Amino acid sequence: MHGLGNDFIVIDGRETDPALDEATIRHLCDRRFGIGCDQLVLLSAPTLEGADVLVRFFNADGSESGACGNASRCVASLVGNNPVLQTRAGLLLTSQDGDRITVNMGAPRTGWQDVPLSKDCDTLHLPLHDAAACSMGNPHATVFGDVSRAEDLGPSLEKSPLFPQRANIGFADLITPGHMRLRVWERGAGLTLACGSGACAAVVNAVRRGLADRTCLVTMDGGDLQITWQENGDVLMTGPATTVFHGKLP
Ligand SMILES: N[C@@H](CCC[C@H](N)C(=O)O)C(=O)O
Repeated sequence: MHGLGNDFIVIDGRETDPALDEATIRHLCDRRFGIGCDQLVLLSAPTLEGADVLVRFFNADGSESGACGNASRCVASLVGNNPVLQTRAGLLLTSQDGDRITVNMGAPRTGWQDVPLSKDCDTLHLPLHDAAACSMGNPHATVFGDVSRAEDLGPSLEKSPLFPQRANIGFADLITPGHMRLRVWERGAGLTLACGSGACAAVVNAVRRGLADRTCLVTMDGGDLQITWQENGDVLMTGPATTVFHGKLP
């Protein structure tokens, strides 16, 4: 499946519960020696009351992430009936209107320990390209002013000692307060065509900086997401989800 070209292998293990080790995940995600994707998503039977499916997200390098916005929309589309997703970032509510799927990604966390950063810093102005940082269940930093720097700065910023768990690095340009251009260098996957949690983080960081409206259209290389940071603190992300093919793994 994919969400705006951010592509996934979604394994429905709700009945089979396959044991996937890190090497197997890396192999399946490999674009030349495996199937190929940015993230592998594993579905299992939920363990919390109120949840319909347990969802785990793994990057192409085998590392696990607490959140993935584009994959959450894909899982909602695959499971159907507006499922409640159990993730490491909490229970996520979903809804569907035609081919548009909305995921309530929960509230961002903006303390330096929440991101997390390795030392006490103002998360609105990091001593690293003046980026702003927050957690959307996974660590994000947004650099404002030049989307063309993603390939060149992304790899070193992802692994900066300021981010003890590494970080996803967004590069954002505000076209108007209601419209942002964004490219994201993702932790564990590199430059992707779109990043849902990155779009949420970039809007949150832009609103905190006084640069954007609370509802903002985010245009990424793979297409657009509508992001709304509600007054109650939750962030809603709306966009498409596409199934490319179904298959069976031996
Ligand atoms: N593509 C995702 C984010 C995937 C996880 C990320 N690379 C991380 O390690 O936190 C999205 O759409 O949010």
